[in-house]
Amino acid sequence: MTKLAVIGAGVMGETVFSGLLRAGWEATDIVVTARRPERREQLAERHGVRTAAANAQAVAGAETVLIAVKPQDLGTVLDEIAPVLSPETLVVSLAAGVATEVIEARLPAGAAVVRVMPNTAAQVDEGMATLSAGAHTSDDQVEQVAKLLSATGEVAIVAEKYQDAVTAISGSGPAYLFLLVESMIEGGVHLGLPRQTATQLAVQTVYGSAKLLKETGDHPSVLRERVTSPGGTTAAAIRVLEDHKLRAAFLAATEAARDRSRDLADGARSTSRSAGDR
Ligand SMILES: NC(=O)C1=CN([C@@H]2O[C@H](COP(=O)(O)OP(=O)(O)OC[C@H]3O[C@@H](n4cnc5c(N)ncnc54)[C@H](OP(=O)(O)O)[C@@H]3O)[C@@H](O)[C@H]2O)C=CC1
Ligand SMILES: O=C(O)[C@@H]1CCC=N1
Repeated sequence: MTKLAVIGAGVMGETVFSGLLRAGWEATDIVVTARRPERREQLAERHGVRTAAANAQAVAGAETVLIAVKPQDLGTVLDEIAPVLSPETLVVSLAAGVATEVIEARLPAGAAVVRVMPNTAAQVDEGMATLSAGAHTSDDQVEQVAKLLSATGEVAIVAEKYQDAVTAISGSGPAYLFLLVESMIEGGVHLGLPRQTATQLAVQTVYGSAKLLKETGDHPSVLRERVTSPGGTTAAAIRVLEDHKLRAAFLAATEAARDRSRDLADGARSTSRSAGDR
């Protein structure tokens, strides 16, 4: 029997199931769908998993279905799998913005749905994933998904009303940090450092600082104060960052991500069939 069917093996789908394989899952327990034959071949070769072109075929008889297509493609996928979904199958959606009630409305009545917001740090087993239960999901099923995702990093159960804000912080968050690292590297190059040296300095500084935050549990403002010698270099740099309204930029950016997450739900509501059609 298929323990897990992964629908849509792009960045996030592959990230999650490859984490499960590293954690000891058997490749034969997983079936992955991909539309393009070359992608199916690549996934089978890389991970040894079974692959399928047809979503309905992969879902039939699966214990858990993990849907990792873009929010805009979710409605089509739900319509494809709804007719073959067994009442025992647990549906896990990674789609940003799409509420469990929207997903439930396109599935057979009583379907158990869990909404998850993971992030790409799961590629190195240091992910942050939050999950929220739908209306027909038991505590045991929530625990089952939490256990599954804990193979890829930290897991938190959150009220669904927080998922759009979560998306703005931990879902999109890796990209903000990569942008920051890119900017630090460019800063170093601007000051005349060789690019390779600037990259090593920026990457290790971010890695070490993240470890310091996590291992000490100290508030970031405390750690920042320890770096900021009176009248020194850090104070000079932070003055410039404050002049350029770094904090305000982050507040505005996370609001924009939260709002975009809310908008993405529309794609899953408005494709071929609406809840009222059934
Ligand atoms: N990337 C990230 O950091 C995060 C993403 N997410 C969520 O994960 C989901 C996937 O995002 P991401 O991995 O970045 O996107 P990708 O575009 O990398 O992956 C989406 C995959 O879905 C496939 N697909 C689309 N339609 C179908 C279909 N009908 N049947 C089967 N497969 C299909 C695409 O195939 P094809 O290549 O043929 O188009 C593609 O491989 C989104 O809903 C996103 O909100 C959540 C948290 C973080
Ligand atoms: O950018 C996106 O829409 C997805 C969701 C969170 C991270 N990536």
